[in-house]
Amino acid sequence: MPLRHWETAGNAPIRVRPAKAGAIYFVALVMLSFLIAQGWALVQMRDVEIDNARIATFNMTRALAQQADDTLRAADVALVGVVDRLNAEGMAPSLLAQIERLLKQTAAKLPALDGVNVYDAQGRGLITSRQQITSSFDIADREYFQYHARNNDTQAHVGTPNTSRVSGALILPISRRINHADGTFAGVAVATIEIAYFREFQARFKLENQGAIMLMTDTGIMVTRRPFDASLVGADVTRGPVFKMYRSTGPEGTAVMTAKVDGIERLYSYRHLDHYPLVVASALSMNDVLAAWRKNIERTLATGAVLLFVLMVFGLRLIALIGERERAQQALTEAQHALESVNRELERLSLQDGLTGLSNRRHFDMALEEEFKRAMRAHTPLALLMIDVDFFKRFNDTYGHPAGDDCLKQLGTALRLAHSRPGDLAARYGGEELVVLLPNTDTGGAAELAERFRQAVLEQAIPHAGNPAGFVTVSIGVASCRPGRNQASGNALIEAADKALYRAKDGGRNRVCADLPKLRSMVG
Ligand SMILES: Nc1nc2c(ncn2[C@@H]2O[C@H](COP(=O)(O)OP(=O)(O)OP(=O)(O)O)[C@@H](O)[C@H]2O)c(=O)[nH]1
Repeated sequence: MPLRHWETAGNAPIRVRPAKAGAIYFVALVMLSFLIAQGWALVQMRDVEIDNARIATFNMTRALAQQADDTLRAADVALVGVVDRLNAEGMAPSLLAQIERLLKQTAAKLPALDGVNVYDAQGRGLITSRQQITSSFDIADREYFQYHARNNDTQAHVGTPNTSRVSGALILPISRRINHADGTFAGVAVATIEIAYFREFQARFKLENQGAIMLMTDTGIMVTRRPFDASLVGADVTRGPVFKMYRSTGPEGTAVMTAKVDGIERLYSYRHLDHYPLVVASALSMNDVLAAWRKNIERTLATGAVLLFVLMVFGLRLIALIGERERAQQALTEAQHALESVNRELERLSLQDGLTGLSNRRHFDMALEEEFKRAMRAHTPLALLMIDVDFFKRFNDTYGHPAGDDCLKQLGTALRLAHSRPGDLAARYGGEELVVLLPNTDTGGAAELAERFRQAVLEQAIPHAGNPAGFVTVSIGVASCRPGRNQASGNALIEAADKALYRAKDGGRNRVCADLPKLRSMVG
């Protein structure tokens, strides 16, 4: 039965509930295991979150590229119409006026357009989709003008972004060369797209806190960027991570990189436009991508820490309980030993004669009954010595009662020394009478022991003025029997030994007498 309470040495009760503490410990352990499994799953989830972000930026980039491509294409279509007619029909003022009217109508339908202008071979303005052309309308120094003046190709050219001299808006020019009939340089038709148009479209996407969108030329010139910074329009970004990746990887790709502009680590997805020399990139910051995942990890870690703490507390409690249990068990064992020792001592005292240290009458009676039965079962002899101190009354009278007690003590010691077999039992039968019960001993053996004791008493030479021998002497009656099944007690043995003792007294004392006739009569 499990112990629940113990008393300590200081009587403070110790409440021990190891089963309850163990149960809580077990539950916490199971929860912690579950959390570890969840934590492992969360670690795997990091890659899933990044993959999802990769798909999101890929789709965003695709939409941005499509919009940019469509915007440029719409402007370019307007240019192609103008350039084809001028190439074919020359640049007569009447034709120019006609085309200008058409341009104004076309431009009105294209919200992205800042304007469409035609310049002559010197860079002077000829026609415009705007209200009117001004005298300062000269773009000979513009990069796209110089490009077309040098290169006789029929492709559209996307120039570097700049500030419009007419509207003051930030613009991206797309232009085409106009040739004379002989193929010589006749001028340039240019459509300018408001960079704000790209910014408005970029603003529609959800980028979280630190996301970014970029539009740049495939030669590494920034067109626009979200978050917008006007100083970056037209900036060289060839050393930036997106351009480098574009150069090394190809027309589209995805990678985690750190931006040169703001030092933030982002997941980038970029794409080259299908028809124009521009590159679009969109990016989500890794902080945003992994924010939810990190929150989950933190929550799991916090719960794990709490559970670990609970485990630790209950683990320590369990250890303390086990210690308490062991201490209590030890105290209990010690108390049991002490009790057993006290019981043994009490039992010894209850069976011992206080004066001589021999067994007392009670012990003798118990031993006689037991040995009698044992002898009956084993068919072995049982002998008894009945010892009486000669003239002891006179001894007391002469030397006093305390001296008589000392004398009895001495005789007790001598008697203990005289019998050597462990089964023998020497006892004080009453007054100055002593007995020795001798299992498995016949009359002859018992008489030998009796004589040895009588001699031992003589050798002690205890002075006894009232004894004719001058010293203390003893008379001993010896009897033995072989108990039969029909004899139930040892009383007959006592009587026989007592009679033999009387004969020893009658015979002159200081002698041993054996009750041989009685012995024979008791054999069953
Ligand atoms: N000192 C002392 N004396 C005891 C004790 N028990 C019995 N006696 C005395 O022993 C004496 C026994 O005397 P008796 O029975 O007359 O026998 P006796 O004087 O020994 O003479 P015999 O037996 O005939 O030799 C009595 O005086 C008892 O008082 C005891 O425990 N201590």
